[in-house]
Amino acid sequence: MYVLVVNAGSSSLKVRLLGPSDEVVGKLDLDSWQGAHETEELANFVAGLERVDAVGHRIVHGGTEFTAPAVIDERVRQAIAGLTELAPLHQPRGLAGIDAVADVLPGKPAVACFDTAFHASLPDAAATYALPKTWNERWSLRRYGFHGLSHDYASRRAAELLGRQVTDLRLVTCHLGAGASLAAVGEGRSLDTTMGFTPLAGLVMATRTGSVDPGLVLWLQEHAGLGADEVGEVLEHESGLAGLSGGSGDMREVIEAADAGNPAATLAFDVYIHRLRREIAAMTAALDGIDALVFTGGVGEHSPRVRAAALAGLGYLGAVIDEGRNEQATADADITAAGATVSTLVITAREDLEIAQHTRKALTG
Ligand SMILES: Nc1ncnc2c1ncn2[C@@H]1O[C@H](COP(=O)(O)OP(=O)(O)O)[C@@H](O)[C@H]1O
Ligand SMILES: CC(=O)OP(=O)(O)O
Ligand SMILES: [Mg+2]
Repeated sequence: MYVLVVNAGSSSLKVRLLGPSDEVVGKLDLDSWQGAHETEELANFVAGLERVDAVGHRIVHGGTEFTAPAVIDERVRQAIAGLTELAPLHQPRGLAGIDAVADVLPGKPAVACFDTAFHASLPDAAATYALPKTWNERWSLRRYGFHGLSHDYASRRAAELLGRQVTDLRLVTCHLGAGASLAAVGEGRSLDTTMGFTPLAGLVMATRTGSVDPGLVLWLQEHAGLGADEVGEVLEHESGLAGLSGGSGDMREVIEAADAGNPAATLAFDVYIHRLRREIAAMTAALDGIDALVFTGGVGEHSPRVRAAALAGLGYLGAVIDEGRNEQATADADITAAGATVSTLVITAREDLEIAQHTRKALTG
């Protein structure tokens, strides 16, 4: 089965055509996805493909309904659209992808694979906000978690590289892309994660704040005279690395500016690392320890600086990396130092593989 995979992220659109043995036979990468022009590029790319048997879409929010991949029909499409206000940055792009491909390949079976599904296993204690019970129930307020396709793949791939069963491992997977989150994976299931009700929570990201004091958000509206729209816009698009450095949210540029002596960029890097290190340690508490730490996503795969800085304060956990292996790593790679009791791995994010496999399974039973 030839599966066309559409992954619409916050900073990029990644399209892959995977053949019957999961080999990549077609590829389109767009660095940004603003609207009609990119949708047209996607449509042109799809129209040029010789053979597509099925389509798999990454959909960021599955709400309480979608805890497994779903074959897309009109009802499923409507339900996905209904979750837009929970992921306003992502959900419209997922829908645009569904519609653009359906226009070119009408009637082609398509499957939605959800970022939230892997985290449906979160224990109640980890998933629940300490809000009034009635609110939690009325609006389905809970920690949903995201990047599940990546965390799920990375944890199974880590087990494979270590020659172990994933069910025997305590893993912290770090998905560090433009959006970033961690997962605590125990017995192959997600037991905790840094993102929450929306993909705004947790780590410092390219343009997102990650977690801030909710009192600060209220204060900005009650005392600084800012509207909810404006606050939302800034927390999503003008914060994180970009907001702190005063420049781009691209980690490469932040590091370059920091190395050139720019104090704002240096602080941005330091805040990013402080939060990352703290949250890695927090994930180990949900696992009662750690056997392996996994870096994936654009930053996780390609930035030895970020990995070394994050690990610098985590030696007490038993995680120590080999400097040379870290510098030279091309994923998938083991960068563990000799004698360390915790393994550290660098793994290429393969949401495309995960989606293709889910798509085949959903369509063939
Ligand atoms: N060599 C590198 N060093 C540091 N950061 C990198 C490097 N290459 C890519 N990145 C970062 O990876 C991010 C994109 O990650 P990716 O996982 O592809 O994004 P997305 O979240 O859109 O899927 C960019 O913000 C960029 O800063
Ligand atoms: C959920 C999320 O943040 O996705 P991305 O990293 O693609 O923006
Ligand atoms: Mg991504």
